[in-house]
Amino acid sequence: MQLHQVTRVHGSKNTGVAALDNVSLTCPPGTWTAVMGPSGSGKSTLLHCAAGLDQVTSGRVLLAGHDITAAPDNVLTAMRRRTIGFVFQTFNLISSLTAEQNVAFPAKLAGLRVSKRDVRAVLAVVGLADRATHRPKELSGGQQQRVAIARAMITRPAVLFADEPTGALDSASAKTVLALLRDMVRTAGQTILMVTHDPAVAASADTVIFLADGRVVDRLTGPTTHDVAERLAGLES
Ligand SMILES: Nc1ncnc2c1ncn2[C@@H]1O[C@H](COP(=O)(O)OP(=O)(O)OP(=O)(O)O)[C@@H](O)[C@H]1O
Repeated sequence: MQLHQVTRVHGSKNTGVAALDNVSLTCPPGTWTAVMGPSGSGKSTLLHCAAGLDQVTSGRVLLAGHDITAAPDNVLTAMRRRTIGFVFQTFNLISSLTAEQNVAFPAKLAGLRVSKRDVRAVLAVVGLADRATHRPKELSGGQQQRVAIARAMITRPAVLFADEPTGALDSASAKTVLALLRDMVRTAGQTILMVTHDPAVAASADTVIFLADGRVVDRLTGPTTHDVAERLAGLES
C-alpha cells in the first residue's frame, strides 16, 4: 500500500482545509503501521483515502499494486470486497445474523465460495469455535471484535484497515485482538494500517507515523509505548 504525495482538501480547493498535505507513505506487505496524531491532524482522512473511501484532491494511492486514484466505482467496489478488509471500533456486525453468517457475508458478497468449514476454521482461529451460532448481542465486546476480525480474515485481504480496533475493549480483550492482528501480519503477510489514540496499542505495530496538520511530522520504527507517548505529547503541547 502506497501513498504518493497525497493531498486532500475539504471544501473548495482555494479556501478549503487541507486535511492531508502532501503525504507519502509506503506500507510494504507483511508490515503493520499505526497512525497517530492530535485530534484533527488527518488520521481518519488518511485511512479513508488509503482505502478508497474518500477521493484524494491530488497525488496517487496504490493498493496491492493498483492505482485506485482514478479507478471507476465498480472497480473500487470490487477492490474493497476482495483486496481490503476493515475492522472498526464499533465492530459493525449485522445484528440479525449469527457469528458464522457475519463472517461469511462479505465474502459471499464478493462472489467468493466459502464453505461452512472455512468459516468454522477462522472462528476457531479467533477462539470462537463454540460461539458460531450466537448473535452479536449474545457476545461480549471482545468476542464481537474477534468475529469482525474473522470476517476480515476469511477473504485474506492484502491490506487490513483498522480504525481504533481496540477502542471499545477492556485491556484483556484488546491484548487478544492485537495478538490476532499480529498473527495476520506474520503468518499471512498481510499489511495493516491502523489509526489509534492509544500509545500502547500503537506500540504493537512495526512502525508509527505521526501526523500534525495533515503532514507526516515524525516516525518511529520498533516503537515502545513510552517513546510513542512522548512523541505524541510533544505534538499535542
Ligand atoms: N467532510 C469534511 N469537511 C470539511 N472538513 C473536514 C471533513 N472531514 C474532516 N475535515 C477536517 O479535516 C481535518 C482532519 O480531520 P480528520 O477527521 O482526518 O482528523 P483526525 O486526526 O482523524 O481527528 P480525530 O482524532 O479527532 O478523529 C480536520 O481539520 C477536520 O475538521
